Amino acid sequence: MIRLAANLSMLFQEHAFLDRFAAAADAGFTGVEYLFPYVHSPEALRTALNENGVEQVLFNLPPGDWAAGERGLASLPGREAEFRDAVIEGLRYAAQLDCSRVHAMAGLLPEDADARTQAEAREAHHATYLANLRFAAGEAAKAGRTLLIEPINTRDMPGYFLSRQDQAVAVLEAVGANNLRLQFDLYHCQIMEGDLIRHLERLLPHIGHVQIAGVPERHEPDIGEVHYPAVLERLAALDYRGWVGCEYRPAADTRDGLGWGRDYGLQP
Ligand SMILES: O=C(O)[C@@H](O)C(=O)CO
Ligand SMILES: [Mg+2]
Repeated sequence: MIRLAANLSMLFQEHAFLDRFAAAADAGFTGVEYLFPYVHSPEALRTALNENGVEQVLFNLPPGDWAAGERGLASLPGREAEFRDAVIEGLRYAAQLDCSRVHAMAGLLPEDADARTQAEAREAHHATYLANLRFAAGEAAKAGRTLLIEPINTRDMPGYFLSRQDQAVAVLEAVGANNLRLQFDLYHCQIMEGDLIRHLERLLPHIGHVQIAGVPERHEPDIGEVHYPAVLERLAALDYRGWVGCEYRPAADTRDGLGWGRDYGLQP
């Protein structure tokens, strides 16, 4: 069975953030996710979840200075103390929101380096990433949470350290923590690698969360080059039990664009 979560950072932007929970529930979503909760108190978010009967399924750890262009801390050499604080803060919210999954964004490689310096930077980021993820997975395990890593396409996020599925699997295997899993975003995978159904089949044992969007515009799943009915049918046949996050930018009004989700319980 496909369980859809509304990504409230992208969907229902017709409403103020705390009103998006009601809009999502009204449209038939039973779960919600978003990028970052931190400008709101956990109490206000908890109330929005309770009042609307929806489950918090995912959010991201603090990513560093997002407004200044930072995209996560997990692989950044020299920022380990900040990363540890981010883990503690993220897990504090996860406890209050009863959220099973948190995503640790990897961060960006340095710009403008020559090939040799770039290779050295990559090595340093990799070592930092493994050490930080070991720490974070340990803390998440104590709190009963799953930690996720997500390959992101480098067209949307140039320089992002984690961009391919095989790189993510190598990291998961190197860290070797049961509660460290893959956030498999089919939009990013289609842009970088394609072959979505074979990727799903191969990666299933590692997957802790799935996200979808149309490609290439990141609009509704029924707009663009990916035939999502076939992909979601395969995902259900594989007996995937997790959530599918709807992480797309609606082409127009969110509710008007939900027709693609009728077969999965949504009400346009
Ligand atoms: O795919 C994405 O963009 C998100 O899932 C995310 O966490 C980082 O922006
Ligand atoms: Mg995503």
